[in-house]
Amino acid sequence: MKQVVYVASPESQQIHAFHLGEEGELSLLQTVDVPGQVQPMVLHPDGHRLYVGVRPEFGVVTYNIAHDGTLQQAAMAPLPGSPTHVGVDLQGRFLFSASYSFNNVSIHPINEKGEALAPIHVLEDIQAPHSANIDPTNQLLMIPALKEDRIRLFDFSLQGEATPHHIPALQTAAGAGPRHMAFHPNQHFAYCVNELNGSVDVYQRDVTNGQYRMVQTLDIMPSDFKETRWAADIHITPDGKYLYTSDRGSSLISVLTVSEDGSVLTLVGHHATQTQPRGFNIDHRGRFVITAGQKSDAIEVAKIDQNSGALTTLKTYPVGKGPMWVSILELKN
Ligand SMILES: O=C1O[C@H](COP(=O)(O)O)[C@@H](O)[C@H](O)[C@H]1O
Repeated sequence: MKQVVYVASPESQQIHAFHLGEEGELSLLQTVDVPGQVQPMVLHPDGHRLYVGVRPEFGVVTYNIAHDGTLQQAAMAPLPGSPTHVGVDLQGRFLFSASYSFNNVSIHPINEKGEALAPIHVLEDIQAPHSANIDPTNQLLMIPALKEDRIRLFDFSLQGEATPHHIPALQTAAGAGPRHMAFHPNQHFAYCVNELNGSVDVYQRDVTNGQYRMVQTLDIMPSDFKETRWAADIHITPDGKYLYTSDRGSSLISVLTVSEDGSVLTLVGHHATQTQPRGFNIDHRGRFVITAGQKSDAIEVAKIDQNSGALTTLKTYPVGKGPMWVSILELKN
């Protein structure tokens, strides 16, 4: 399996693309100059396009991905706010862009050439939406609204319309600050990392009616941690065995094991990583965690111990300035 790692560095307006080798080694494939400060990125499910949000002229840029993983700019469409997070529905027909500062989430059609177009709907008055996540049914849009302490829920139609779900939101603890989400591969559990209180909430999906309910809240920081909590990202391994979160102030990755059914998380350790790990990701085989240090201008490849989930640093690589997003593609050919 060949994989390509893309790293977005807004301060130098660059994307670095690396081939990921069998032993976790990276070799630089391409450095792309982006027309703007590039922040969030998302891959199309077919693996042929990469979408990135840029500033200060708010836009989403579509890149075509060649057979070797290199990028070529194909299109650019406007956004109604600064892009904080971008997502794509599971059929690859619509792109979502959440804007923390503009309190909105826009929905963009993706045309037959795979290009993200101007928005057809904008959901307004969502206080500090930090991400927009389509659930595994592809029918529910889950939007962690950091300043509302709840995850707003919208029914998502095949036409790309989002209407308030009959249960409008999932409430978190006061001051939690819900931020990013991950889904268990069994499709029955969703996990949300809370930026401000450094916790993860576990939500179980009732298969009979599709409703989510919180079943666990777990502190992700070391028991003696007294500093300000500033959690950022969350990812689960493809086999659903291990879950990782990052905290920026401490520059730690938390290592959690996941019970076989996905319902119970257990904190098993911490890994010291690059300074201010705002974004990281896991490769498609579940063997490596690749973390961007927003303040170190470097990424780290760490190996996952398959028996415990523990991380061991393999090597660090320089990238652009202020790296904050990591996306990993499995090349199909
Ligand atoms: O995580 C955070 O994100 C928000 C929004 O980020 P932006 O890149 O869309 O401006 C940021 O304002 C906040 O300070 C930070 O903790």
